[in-house]
Amino acid sequence: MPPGPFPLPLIGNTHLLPDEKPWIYFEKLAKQYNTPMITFWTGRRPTIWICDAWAASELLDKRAAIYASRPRMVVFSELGAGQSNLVNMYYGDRWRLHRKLTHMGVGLQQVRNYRGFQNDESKVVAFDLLQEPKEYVKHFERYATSVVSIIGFGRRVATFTDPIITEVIAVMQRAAELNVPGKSFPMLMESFPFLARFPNWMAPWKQGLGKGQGRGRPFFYALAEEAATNPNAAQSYAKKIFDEAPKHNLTRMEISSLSGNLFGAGSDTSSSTLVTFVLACCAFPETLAKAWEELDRVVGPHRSPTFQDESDLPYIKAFVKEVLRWRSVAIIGGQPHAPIKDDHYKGWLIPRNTWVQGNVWAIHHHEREFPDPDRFNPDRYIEDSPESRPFPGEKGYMTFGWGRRVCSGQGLAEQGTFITIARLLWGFRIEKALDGEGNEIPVDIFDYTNGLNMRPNPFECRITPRSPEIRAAIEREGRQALQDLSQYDGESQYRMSTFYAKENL
Ligand code: HEM
Repeated sequence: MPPGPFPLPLIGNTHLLPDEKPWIYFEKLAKQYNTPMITFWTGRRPTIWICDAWAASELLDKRAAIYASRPRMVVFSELGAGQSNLVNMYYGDRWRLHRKLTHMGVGLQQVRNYRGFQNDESKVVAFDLLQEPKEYVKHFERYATSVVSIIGFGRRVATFTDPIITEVIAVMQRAAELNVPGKSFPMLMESFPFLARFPNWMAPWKQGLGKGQGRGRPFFYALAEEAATNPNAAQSYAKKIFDEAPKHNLTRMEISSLSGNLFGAGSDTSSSTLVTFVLACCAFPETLAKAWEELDRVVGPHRSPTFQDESDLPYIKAFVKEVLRWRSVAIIGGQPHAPIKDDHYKGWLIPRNTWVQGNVWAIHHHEREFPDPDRFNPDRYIEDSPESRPFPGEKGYMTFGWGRRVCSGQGLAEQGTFITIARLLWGFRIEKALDGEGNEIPVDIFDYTNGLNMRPNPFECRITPRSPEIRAAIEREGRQALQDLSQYDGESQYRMSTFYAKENL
């Protein structure tokens, strides 16, 4: 197997894990061993951490048919939704079915149809930022949640105080902590899986995991059923799933996972990417002049950018790619892949069912592909620029994973990230906040959360419209968008918190 620290009996290398951000530690190990990938033992279980784009592409993309499964995951999967959720599923017919059903909702063909309301929701973000710029994180969360809620349940999320946002995002951020290797509980159960078998009442280390088969699940079933049976609700993915359910004997847990995944996979990720965008603008203001020059030339001040402008905005496209690379939200590439049979690479054995994790942090920070990697520099993605370097694949980043397990929502996320970043760059000056004496308050480009989906820790900034004409255009478009979106107005009777109390879960 690839090199790595010598494993001790029973505990393997678990004791070496840092308290936070192990992806940075694994990157260091790969450099130390001068290898594209390392083996690190969590208890008696090895994980191969791929820290190099070319190795990741060779194994996870080119040999996709082999690396198409997920390994056994005790904490994230077995104490959560288990094999009823696509994200955790072993490769096979059920996974294929779930992937197909997910594509009925967010496949590439489908997501083009969502551009209208996605664009409108992004206009509402710009409008909201005029009124409450300090609440930018909440506006992004509302936007991302509303887009997936319209797709899933035919109902928009109109305010950021809607509990669906606060509750669901909190649950998802907690879930995202559950696959970051760690030497404290609950992650220590991954090193010692027998500890997960104790009943919850005598196992405080389980921290409630495993109760109710995955927090959030019955709740999403209730939401989906409500949307599917409401004759007044717009067409929605939940309706489609309920139509399909009898044909495939879908269980309640499966229905819940299919519809809940839109929120689970699509709200925290998309909004965190936009928070990273704001951080990049504050920390690297020198990149903004080129963006404004292009937007002023192609779009002008009287309307905001549209999807049709995309091909005329190469710098903005490069800017978006750099946001996706610089601080990729799914920093360890989501859940691990597992080979369905033994494989060999550069003379190393990669045994069947091994955890294989793409270390996106290391891949996107490799000096060979991205010189001075912590500098936010869209020029890396400008064709023929001296700053650009070869990288496997067309996109130039591995933010959405690989091969057959590549993110199902990639098309939706990419188009939404493009239109929102383009609009906010066009509309606003996004700058560091000022202190009482008028001095800029520095931002820390390394101050990120520790989850498998990471985002910057809270920071202040200033967001102001670039000109009175632009302000007027944002107001006009925002009001129109709200009117057009009113067809999706609606209420849900469910709240996650009260739902659990009532159902005694
Ligand atoms: C910026 C936004 C997003 C990022 C960075 C992201 C990233 C990822 C990554 C890295 C994976 C794991 C891929 C792998 O195992 O190789 C993944 C899986 C997945 N994503 Fe996303 N995602 C985003 C948004 C979305 C959205 C909007 C949806 C759906 C509405 C979605 C649905 C899924 C699903 C269902 C999977 C599991 C696929 C499988 O295991 O077969 N994601 N995502």
